[in-house]
Amino acid sequence: MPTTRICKIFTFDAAHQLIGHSGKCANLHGHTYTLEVVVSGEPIGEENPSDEGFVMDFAKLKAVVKTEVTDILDHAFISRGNEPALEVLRASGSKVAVLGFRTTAENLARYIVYRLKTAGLPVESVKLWETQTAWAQVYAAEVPDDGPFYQEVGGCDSE
Ligand SMILES: Nc1nc2c(c(=O)[nH]1)N=C([C@H](O)[C@H](O)COP(=O)(O)OP(=O)(O)OP(=O)(O)O)CN2
Ligand SMILES: [Zn+2]
Repeated sequence: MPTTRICKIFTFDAAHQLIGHSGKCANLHGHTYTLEVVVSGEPIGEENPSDEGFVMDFAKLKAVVKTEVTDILDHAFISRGNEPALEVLRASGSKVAVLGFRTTAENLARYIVYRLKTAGLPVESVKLWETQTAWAQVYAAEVPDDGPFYQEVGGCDSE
């Protein structure tokens, strides 16, 4: 049976701020992110009549993404940890996800694929749409087992 890829698409809303960015993304703003999760494998055979012909039940895929990604990021302020608004939001009981890295589409895609891979999902890649015209894609095989590298210092965040 040939390797087959399946994909399920999710959306979540989050706010962020790219401290130090030279453009408009230095402002606190939000996105409705679209997340495409691609899982690959061989379709299951007759030994499992419930899942026969599935690479993976879409419902199971959805449950993992909910636990590992959307429950954490949806309607949260996704934070590197250095934003002035962080403490005010925390103090007011607003949902925050302090991620420790600059919340670019690239870094978020790496974070998401690593979490899904670590949770045991046979994820091949994720594509994260930050806007309707901009996305970042990361392949799980290219993320080290000990975790992805994020740009912790330098670039536009240098202060
Ligand atoms: N390589 C990256 N560039 C930018 C990122 C990023 O994560 N990676 N992020 C931003 C901003 O957060 C924001 O996404 C603005 O992006 P942009 O595509 O410029 O948004 P627009 O609303 O202007 O999109 P249009 O579809 O062109 O109107 C900036 N850059
Ligand atoms: Zn943004």
